Amino acid sequence: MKMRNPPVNSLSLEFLTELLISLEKLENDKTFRGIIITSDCPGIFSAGLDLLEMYGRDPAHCAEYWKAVQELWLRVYLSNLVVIGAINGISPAGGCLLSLSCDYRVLANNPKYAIGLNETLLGIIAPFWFKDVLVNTIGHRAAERALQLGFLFPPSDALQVGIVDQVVPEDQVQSTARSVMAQWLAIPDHARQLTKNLVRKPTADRLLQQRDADIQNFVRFISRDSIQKSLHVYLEKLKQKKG
Ligand SMILES: CCCCCCCCC/C=C/C(=O)SCCNC(=O)CCNC(=O)[C@H](O)C(C)(C)COP(=O)(O)OP(=O)(O)OC[C@H]1O[C@@H](n2cnc3c(N)ncnc32)[C@H](O)[C@@H]1OP(=O)(O)O
Repeated sequence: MKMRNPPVNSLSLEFLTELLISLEKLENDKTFRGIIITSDCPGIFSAGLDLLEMYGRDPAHCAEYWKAVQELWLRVYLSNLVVIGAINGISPAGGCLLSLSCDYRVLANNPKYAIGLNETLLGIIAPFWFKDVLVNTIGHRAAERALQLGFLFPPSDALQVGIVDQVVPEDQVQSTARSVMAQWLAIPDHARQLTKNLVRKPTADRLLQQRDADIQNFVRFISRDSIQKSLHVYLEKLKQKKG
């Protein structure tokens, strides 16, 4: 699955919906047992959630958007398919969450391809389920530092902390992902799927038990003047960097 939403593969509502539909189709087609998620945007795996879906929008829109974000996460995180991330670009925040939701992550060895939950740098916070997935992956102490400081790990650090499973030369990301897939597909599906569920369900359940409250929290938080201001400053920074 090659993500293509130029220029930066930001997860807009429309793009999230497209990803969801594609995933659903693949899940329902029993000839598919696994997917490799990668990017078609040079140098960028995904810039994360689309900031324009949360900046200057009314509460109803924010609620609809957040529901789609939850939906995609649940679908990828609990997928019966083997999901491998072939991470061929930078993946901050929501891009990192998508990577973390794969069963295995292969990152291209390019110092620009940093990965992490950098929400605090934007003046916002990673929701509890983003945090849970990071804690599950790199452990409590490393997550505590990474989340508060908004670390974006370059490949060598990413491998060391365990936020990715493998770092390989850029031209070997896809072939490595394919050989990892072969290894995972050698396991009987039912045993692997039940085991995946056993490991991941408690984390997913924490959100499933309070999806509506989580949406309301998000809408309340993102609608605050101070948060809208932070987003404005961040978006301006992105623009200035360009000019
Ligand atoms: C209680 C509950 C609590 C809940 C609390 C709330 C929880 C929210 C959780 C949030 C999760 C997130 O994912 S927040 C998103 C985090 N993402 C980021 O910080 C990435 C920001 N982007 C970048 O750093 C860079 O754009 C990067 C990806 C490296 C690419 O750099 P480049 O130089 O190639 O490209 P740029 O010129 O910067 O970007 C090209 C254009 O894309 C836009 N763009 C870039 N990233 C964008 C993005 N994420 N959303 C929208 N638009 C984006 C830029 O503004 C430009 O727009 P034009 O100028 O118009 O062309």
